[in-house]
Amino acid sequence: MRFEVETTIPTAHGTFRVRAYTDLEHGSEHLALIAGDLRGALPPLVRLHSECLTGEALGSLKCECGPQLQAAMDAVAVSGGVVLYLRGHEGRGIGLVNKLRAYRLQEDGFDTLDANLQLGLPADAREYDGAVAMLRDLGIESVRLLTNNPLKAQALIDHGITVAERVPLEVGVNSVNRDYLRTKAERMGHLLHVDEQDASGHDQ
Ligand SMILES: Nc1nc2c(ncn2[C@@H]2O[C@H](COP(=O)(O)OP(=O)(O)OP(=O)(O)O)[C@@H](O)[C@H]2O)c(=O)[nH]1
Ligand SMILES: [Zn+2]
Repeated sequence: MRFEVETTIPTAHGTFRVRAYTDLEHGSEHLALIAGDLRGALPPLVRLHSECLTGEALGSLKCECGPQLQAAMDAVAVSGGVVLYLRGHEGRGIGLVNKLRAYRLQEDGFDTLDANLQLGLPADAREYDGAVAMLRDLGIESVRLLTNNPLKAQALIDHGITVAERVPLEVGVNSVNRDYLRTKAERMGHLLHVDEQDASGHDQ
């Protein structure tokens, strides 16, 4: 992982120090969005955010990635920490076109997991060694991790990063993605309370 440049970007969520990195093995360009003090009393809030063009740029309601990114940026701006925006993670690592192929199969009734398998692709192909390298570059050895996915926490632990706390990021439930989120909870081990949120993503 090669550090390339650092600059500042003001956003609707706050002003972030932005550091760009190139993954020399895979060619992906990743960003670290940093706010506040990374060496405070508590481990920094950290979000490992997997790129999702459809959810973030297009406002797709099929997943909850857009609201999750916004909520993570809000939380990091308030409490201090880092959002790692991970390219190459699109479609849980199978890429944008394959994700759309999976969406096409989902129109025929396959769920999010079986659609990947039907394509002959892994359910989740993401790797986290690049994210770990970025955390280490930032001097972060212990995190409060914003995620509903225990496998992400485990991936950091496996790489020697301390996960001091898992902070839930349950936002963005709507009538379109409710079954998708239910599948993530029931078949992929995500810690989600789908039926306790209304369509606006708020607890009832
Ligand atoms: N293959 C595939 N990828 C999807 C689908 N829906 C969303 N994604 C991708 O899933 C990735 C996000 O993973 P999620 O499973 O939503 O969540 P997570 O990152 O594992 O867990 P959280 O930290 O709780 O958000 C993004 O890269 C999306 O592009 C789908 O139906 N099929
Ligand atoms: Zn998404």
